[in-house]
Amino acid sequence: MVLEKKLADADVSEEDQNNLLKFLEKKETEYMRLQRHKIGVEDFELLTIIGKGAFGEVRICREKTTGQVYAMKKLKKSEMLRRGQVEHVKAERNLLAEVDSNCIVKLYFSFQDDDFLYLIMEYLPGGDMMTLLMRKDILSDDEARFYVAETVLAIESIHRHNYIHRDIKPDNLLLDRYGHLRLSDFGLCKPLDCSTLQEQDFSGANINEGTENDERSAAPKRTQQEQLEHWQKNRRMLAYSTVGTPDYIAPEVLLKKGYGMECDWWSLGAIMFEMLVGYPPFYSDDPMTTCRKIVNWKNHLKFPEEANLSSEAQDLINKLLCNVNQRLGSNGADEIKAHPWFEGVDWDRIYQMDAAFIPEVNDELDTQNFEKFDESENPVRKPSSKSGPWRKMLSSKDLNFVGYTYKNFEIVNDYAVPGMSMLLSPLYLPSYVHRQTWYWFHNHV
Ligand SMILES: Nc1ncnc2c1ncn2[C@@H]1O[C@H](COP(=O)(O)OP(=O)(O)OP(=O)(O)O)[C@@H](O)[C@H]1O
Repeated sequence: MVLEKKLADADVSEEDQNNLLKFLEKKETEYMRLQRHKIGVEDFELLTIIGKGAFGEVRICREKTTGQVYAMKKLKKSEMLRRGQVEHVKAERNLLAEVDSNCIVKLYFSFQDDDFLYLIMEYLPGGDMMTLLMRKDILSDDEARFYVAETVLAIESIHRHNYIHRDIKPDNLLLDRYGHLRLSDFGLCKPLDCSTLQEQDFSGANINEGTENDERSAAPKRTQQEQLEHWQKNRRMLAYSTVGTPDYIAPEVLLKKGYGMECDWWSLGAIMFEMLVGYPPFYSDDPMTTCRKIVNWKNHLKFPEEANLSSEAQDLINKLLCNVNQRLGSNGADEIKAHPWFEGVDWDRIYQMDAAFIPEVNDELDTQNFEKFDESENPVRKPSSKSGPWRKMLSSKDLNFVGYTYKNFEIVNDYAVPGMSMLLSPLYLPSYVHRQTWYWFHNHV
């Protein structure tokens, strides 16, 4: 009615008036269809696997009715329950649904069936930072600055919504088709259980001698290159293991002392170190030793001379990998942005600028920036039908997962039919509407 009234008062031909009304009707139909339809896994054609984690897998998929390509993350409910991750998976779904930011992967739907939870997200074809780092070994100062700066903005945006990630690592930094970074994987953190280890186990030199000494005496000190080779050999195995890699987790999180947003700035420091040195600062072949090194970071944070880090880079890392009360970022992200290592970064425009690397992406289904996964290797097993301790909890009506289902109606604008948010772009101009009318429509409705 509003449109009809405005059109009647405006200088728009009758033909264009009809066309605009037809277009709006189409969009409304799409919206209603979405509202009525109960979305399920059968609405998607399942394509290549692009990631595997402790709880399931990520693959690209195509929505059958619209042909639109997405990334589908599939999580096994029994595994979530067994590991007490139900609250975390809900937090992930809430954060993705709530935070609408350039720096956060966009969620379109979440739903469930008896055995699995599903997240349907935008597909980011540029790959993840773990894969980029494995392919490049180390980054230059300028390249690292770009990714660290975008990570600062991503962390800042989740902190603004009062979320703490706790498990920021290169695997969770994804790249879009232009090479810009987005943060993903919220809440599914799997820190090693260090609760049995007491702080004094790590802080005193005596107790530390244990594992560390073993490591030192068993193997001669490695060069940067040797350490990098060991790291790369173990990296993927750690990423897909059920415990995950503890390399980027802050000491206060490992010690379960209570933690705040500062823990995400520690992870940023560890990632920045890895970008410039080739492996993370507390790397050890054994994850438990990594944990010990992290909580006793004062004795273990060292910059290999061969890495030739600038004094500004070292200073920033030192100010991120330190005690919580001295950590940069404790008083907000601006503290970090003001550090001299970031000199010259245009914080307001960085997402509009060219990325450090532009990924090669040939078509919408291109997965060349991801590792190859074998379909048959570790398939996500279906829980045995009617037995097992979790069985009685596994139902799509399961109270544990109530409220998980979600639809993002922005999809009508983003994909299904060209909509309001796209009106600015003449690219989306339907052929039957004149350009001038289109702009009028945009300005008035
Ligand atoms: N939206 C996406 N677009 C492209 N790739 C993605 C997307 N989401 C995830 N991936 C790929 O899948 C991998 C695993 O994803 P994610 O870390 O979210 O899964 P997970 O099962 O929660 O893993 P984790 O073991 O880290 O908890 C990522 O490292 C990335 O390579």
